[in-house]
Amino acid sequence: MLDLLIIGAGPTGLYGAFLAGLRKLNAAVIESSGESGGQLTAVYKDKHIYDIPGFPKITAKDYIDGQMKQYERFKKEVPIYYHQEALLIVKKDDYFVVTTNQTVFETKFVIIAHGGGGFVPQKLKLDKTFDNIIYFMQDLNTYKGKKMVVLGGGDSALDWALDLLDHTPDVTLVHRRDEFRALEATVEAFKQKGHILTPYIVSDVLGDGNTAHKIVLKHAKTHEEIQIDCDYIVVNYGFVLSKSKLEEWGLTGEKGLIHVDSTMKTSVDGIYAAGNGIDYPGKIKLISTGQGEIATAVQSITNLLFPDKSKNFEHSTTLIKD
Ligand SMILES: Cc1cc2nc3c(=O)[nH]c(=O)nc-3n(C[C@H](O)[C@H](O)[C@H](O)COP(=O)(O)OP(=O)(O)OC[C@H]3O[C@@H](n4cnc5c(N)ncnc54)[C@H](O)[C@@H]3O)c2cc1C
Repeated sequence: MLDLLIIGAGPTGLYGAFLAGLRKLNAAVIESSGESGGQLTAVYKDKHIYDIPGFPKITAKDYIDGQMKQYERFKKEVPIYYHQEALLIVKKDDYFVVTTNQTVFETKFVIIAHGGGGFVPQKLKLDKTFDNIIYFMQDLNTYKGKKMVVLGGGDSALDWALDLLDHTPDVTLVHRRDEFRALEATVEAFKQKGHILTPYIVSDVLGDGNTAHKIVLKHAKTHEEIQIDCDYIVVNYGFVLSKSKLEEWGLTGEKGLIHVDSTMKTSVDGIYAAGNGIDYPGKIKLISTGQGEIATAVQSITNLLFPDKSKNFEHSTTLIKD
């Protein structure tokens, strides 16, 4: 029987794993994908983050690598099991049975750090599928010298289009309106070297087999059609939240977000939550706030498991000797 099972290995869950190790809890983490890092790994690996305390500027990948290095000290005591999606959480007498797509865990406490339950990119509506229509860019070197078409008008679309210009001169940004939601400065920076087409709507994609070669665009006002050659089409129409498991897990919340109290306890005794998937008055969705929340959750659980120990709270400077 585990003391604690953490659901999700994003920046919140990973920090929770480290703290559970530090507090000597018999804990484990389950992660539905094959990698840790949550949104930082899945959505913006190569982007710089500027608001993590102690790091004036760091890429999302380097930050998660750092978190993994910090966690590794406790990897035997607090293993991370990948490709394990939490499906059901059922309360037995004084413990929980968490059923995943692969197995079953028994645990005294649960922390949900699932980032809101998974988000999926808004898809480009087409009758056919092509392998070179992509929704995430992992390694920008893949696009060196390629003809890139980026779809979208928000900050991420413009950021990606700008980042691509460091790897290829042939970047076309297509947006259905003349106005952009992205910052004006970013749009201006892109215009210096990139090509913008507005107001255009995608009317078709032409290709052989699974590879798209041309994108057909229709002018939103004149309806005139043009075709552009492409090696990759990068779609950035934003994300939609996949169905939250909030109700299935019997938790109180709203719009898929779990309500917690000041100890990060949910409406069910023994289940705590932290990170992007929770809500309370004043909640902001940042890496740093999620990590603060899981520190509170791990400590709240430690206090319940070991009431005597909690009277003498010890810092890492005391607990780690090497
Ligand atoms: C483009 C972009 C830029 C951003 N820039 C910044 C920034 O500059 N500064 C900042 O502070 N924040 C930034 N953020 C926000 C930041 O990424 C989030 O606040 C952070 O990722 C939240 O971490 P989390 O661990 O709570 O959730 P997530 O990162 O979403 O991680 C949740 C993890 O749980 C897993 N999971 C989900 N459901 C299950 C399940 N049922 N079973 C098992 N595992 C599950 C997921 O696969 C995922 O790995 C940005 C976000 C985006 C999209």
